[in-house]
Amino acid sequence: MLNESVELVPVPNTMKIHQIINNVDSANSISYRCLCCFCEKSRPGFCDCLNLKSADLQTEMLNEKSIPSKTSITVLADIKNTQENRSYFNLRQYGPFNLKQINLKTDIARKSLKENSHDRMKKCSKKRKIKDIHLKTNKKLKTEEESSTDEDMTISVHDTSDEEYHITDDILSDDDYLDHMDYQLKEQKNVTNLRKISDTSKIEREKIEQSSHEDKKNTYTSKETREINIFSNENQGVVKTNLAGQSVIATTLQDDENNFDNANNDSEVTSKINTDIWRLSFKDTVLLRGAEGTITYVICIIISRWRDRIKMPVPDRAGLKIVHIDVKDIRFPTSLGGHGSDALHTDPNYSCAYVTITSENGKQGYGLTFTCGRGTEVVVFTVRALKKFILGKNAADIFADFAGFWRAITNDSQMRWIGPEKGAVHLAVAAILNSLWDLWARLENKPLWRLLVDMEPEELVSTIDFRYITDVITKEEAIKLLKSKQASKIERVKYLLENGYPAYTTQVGWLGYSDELVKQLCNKYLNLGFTHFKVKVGLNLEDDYRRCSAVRKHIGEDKFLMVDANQAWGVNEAIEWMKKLAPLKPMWIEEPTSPDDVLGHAAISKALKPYGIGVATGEMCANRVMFKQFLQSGGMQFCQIDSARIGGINEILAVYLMAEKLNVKVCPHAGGVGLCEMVQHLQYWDFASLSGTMEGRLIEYVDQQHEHFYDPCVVENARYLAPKLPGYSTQFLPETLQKYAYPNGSEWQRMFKEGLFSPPDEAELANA
Ligand SMILES: C[C@H](O)[C@@H](O)[C@@H](O)[C@H](O)C(=O)O
Repeated sequence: MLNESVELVPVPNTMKIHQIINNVDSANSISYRCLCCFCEKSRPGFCDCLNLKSADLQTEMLNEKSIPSKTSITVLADIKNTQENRSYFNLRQYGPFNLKQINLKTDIARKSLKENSHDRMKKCSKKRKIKDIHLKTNKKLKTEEESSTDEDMTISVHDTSDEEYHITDDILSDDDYLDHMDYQLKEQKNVTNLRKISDTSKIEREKIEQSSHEDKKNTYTSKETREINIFSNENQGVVKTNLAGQSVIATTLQDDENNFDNANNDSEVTSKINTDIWRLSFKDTVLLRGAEGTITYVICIIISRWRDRIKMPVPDRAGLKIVHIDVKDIRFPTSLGGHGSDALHTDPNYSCAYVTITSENGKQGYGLTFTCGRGTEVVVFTVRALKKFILGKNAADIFADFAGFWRAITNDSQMRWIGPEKGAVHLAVAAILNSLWDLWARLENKPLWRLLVDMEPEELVSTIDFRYITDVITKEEAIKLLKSKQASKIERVKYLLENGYPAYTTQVGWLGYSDELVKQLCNKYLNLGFTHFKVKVGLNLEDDYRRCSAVRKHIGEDKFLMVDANQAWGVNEAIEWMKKLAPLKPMWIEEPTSPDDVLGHAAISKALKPYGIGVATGEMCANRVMFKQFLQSGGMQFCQIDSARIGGINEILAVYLMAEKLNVKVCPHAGGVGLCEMVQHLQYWDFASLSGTMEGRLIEYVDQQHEHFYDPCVVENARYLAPKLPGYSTQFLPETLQKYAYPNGSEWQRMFKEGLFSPPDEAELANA
């Protein structure tokens, strides 16, 4: 009697073994190199396809004695799955042996997958080149009589990048799963006809409802139940496995294989098929003892079902429960020197709400949101109010469903009244989200931009909540945009590492600076290699003209001048004012009017277009919906996302994607505390993964507060150099916290004492 081992591994398209080129026996394994084709012909057996590729297979045996001879290996033709572009690879082995491990190694180019894939398949995040699939069971598989009933199995999949993925529960714990699980496998001879038809689920579930209490308890503890029907030459069976992975039971079908209605009840079936009940650690694996006289191992691994519900490459959950959130009010006395001053923010003290999250195993993530001094305490309070959404959650779970988490923290039924998605509450969300992304990148040991770049388009997009923006961009379109740049991504990463990313300076023209200082700074930044210079305007036209003329004179005609009014004007006033400054050839006017006036910006853009002046805005744009309107209406020609105002990277990615689709350049806002540190990561990602170009794009640079960070941005020769340390570059040095925590930091205490600042008020003292 033959003992058979069949490994069934879905591959993206039909793969047929044409020929075993060679096989190599070692002490306890046999490797095969086979020639396979991937043609579309669905009939089983060989074809005349000339496009053969090689695949490596390896079978490991537990004990030497049982190694079958070379001739006893037969590789069966494969059968194409007609329902979805998925097919199966069958390896049958004859001869008694104890199965320890089966490895399937294939290095199949998944070209055909790309070309032919079914829509659903397209949604799958991991169209991986599968290299290894390991199935391990501690159990020495024995004869039928000796078999035991509870064994754990583990399955891991390696792709060609040598990443390892474990097939785990979470990819299955989704309603979509059943809908997408249809597959069918037929094999000509003895063993199998393996089928899963989701339509039968309902019927089967009803049967389950009717079956005995004990059966229900043992077998169908979770509400989602999957059935895998197995037909052997002598018996037909149904294997049911619940999603909690507790048990699998085999039953037979006596009738026509398609007639699931006629499935017998469990007890009849079990006696007929002699099946065991297995405990499975992974639900998409069924190990079934088959018909009498044979031992049939059916292992079904649903790799192509990495699915809609993305199997995010998230870190292991162990120890990642978030057990602590700390938030601090950090302020720097920048107003003393007029640094950062503009038409409306005349005396900013560059500040931030600084969040530190700590997980059970002591890992930390740091995030912040930029503020201008007073009011930081409000954001700090708001972070505290949002703690409940994150404390006690496992960070890995958050990353695995980041969009879901984002929706939860931004849309609490009560909290949303003080937003929604705007103001202090959204600033607080940004600080928390930034700390989570920082933690994730640290756990992956990558700078954040690399974490983003390395994500598959589906994974990246899965972090975004597309509510309210699908009229401009859908998830599918976003994936398509990213995919169109996938192939050349690595070259651009290399370019970034070698060349950095261009920067412009705002340092030369703060409104509070004297003409002399402006002149000195122009020289300084020219010597540092800068070609783009931004000057603050908006208080007095005459002054603006004088200062901008001076800057134009210092930098020369071949360099670029930008002006920034920080919302100083009404719409018509903005147009008139800018017409007066037009002879100085500013490249853009930034924030000419209220940050909420979408149509006003569109009118200004239209009026200034003939003068070659674009409109830039975004640093105070509240959320992706406002950005959507600015982008749609022609209200911004330069999109200035801010890394700490809208809801973290999740929402920022949505803005980048919309801007890309609507062909608007993103030049991020920076300068405020930690903003340069963060936006460099975003713009790096954009160049590598999305826009693929630097044309007309620049990152703002202001040389302030960098010395307080553990991983400060580095700008050399007017280019941001690639951040290299793990994380989002948002961690402060301990000394900074000790000095600038407001109001009790040593520097603040000193300044209060010296009368440089008035002491904190009641609200600010609440943070003390
Ligand atoms: C108050 C701040 O310094 C702002 O003036 C600043 O962020 C500015 O808008 C900029 O674009 O850098």
